[in-house]
Amino acid sequence: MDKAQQDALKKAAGIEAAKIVENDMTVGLGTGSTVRFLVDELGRRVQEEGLHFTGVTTSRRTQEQAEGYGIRIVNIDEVDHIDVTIDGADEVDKNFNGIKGGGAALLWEKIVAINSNRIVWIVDQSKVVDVIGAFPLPVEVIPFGVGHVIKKFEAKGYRPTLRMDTDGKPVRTDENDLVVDLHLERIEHPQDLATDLITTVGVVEHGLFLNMVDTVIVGDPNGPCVMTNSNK
Ligand SMILES: O=C[C@H](O)[C@H](O)[C@H](O)COP(=O)(O)O
Repeated sequence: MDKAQQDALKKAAGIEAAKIVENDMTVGLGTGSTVRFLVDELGRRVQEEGLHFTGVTTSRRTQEQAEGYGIRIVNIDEVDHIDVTIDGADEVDKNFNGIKGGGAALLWEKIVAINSNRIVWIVDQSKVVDVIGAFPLPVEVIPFGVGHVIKKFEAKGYRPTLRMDTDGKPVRTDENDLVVDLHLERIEHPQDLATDLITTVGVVEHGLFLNMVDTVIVGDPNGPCVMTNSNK
């Protein structure tokens, strides 16, 4: 699948997910290239159909895009609930375990997700996998002592790399933290790994989102299809 085909599938999933949003809802807006299509469609509905809802964003990037369309964005602490959060993902398996954070937004994404009544992911078909882990697992780490955290990950065989930007500088998250990517190839026991990562001092959050998502809308050449999680 080339990039144009993949973008078409991402766009179709984003447009489908935008139908979930109704007037007066509070909506978590994720981050990434698939979510950009979602926000474009929500912006179109706001401007052409008079849709009105309140958004809580998972990154400054998404906030800027949404506000550019006149979507009302508030801080997460200004709302008492989030009706639905729509976000992208890097991989998801049949047990609804996923990897997120390819765009370094995992921490705010997880905070918004756990405070949402419903979580919807939008992905293209290439992201639905049998076993997660081919996509490098992002881990958000505070800068102080990051070298020691990396050494601990190396000793465990996690094959860590510090994420760099195109200028050769370390990527910084919206919280000014660093991202260490773990090149694991296959994650057979995601819950054990999640526990190990979150109990490592210096780690703020990791990109394993295990059995959190309710619905996955998958962009497929035959039209978007829906995977529903009945085990949550
Ligand atoms: O940090 C970024 C997020 O977790 C994204 O939602 C994820 O990386 C998917 O992004 P994209 O839609 O660009 O593939």
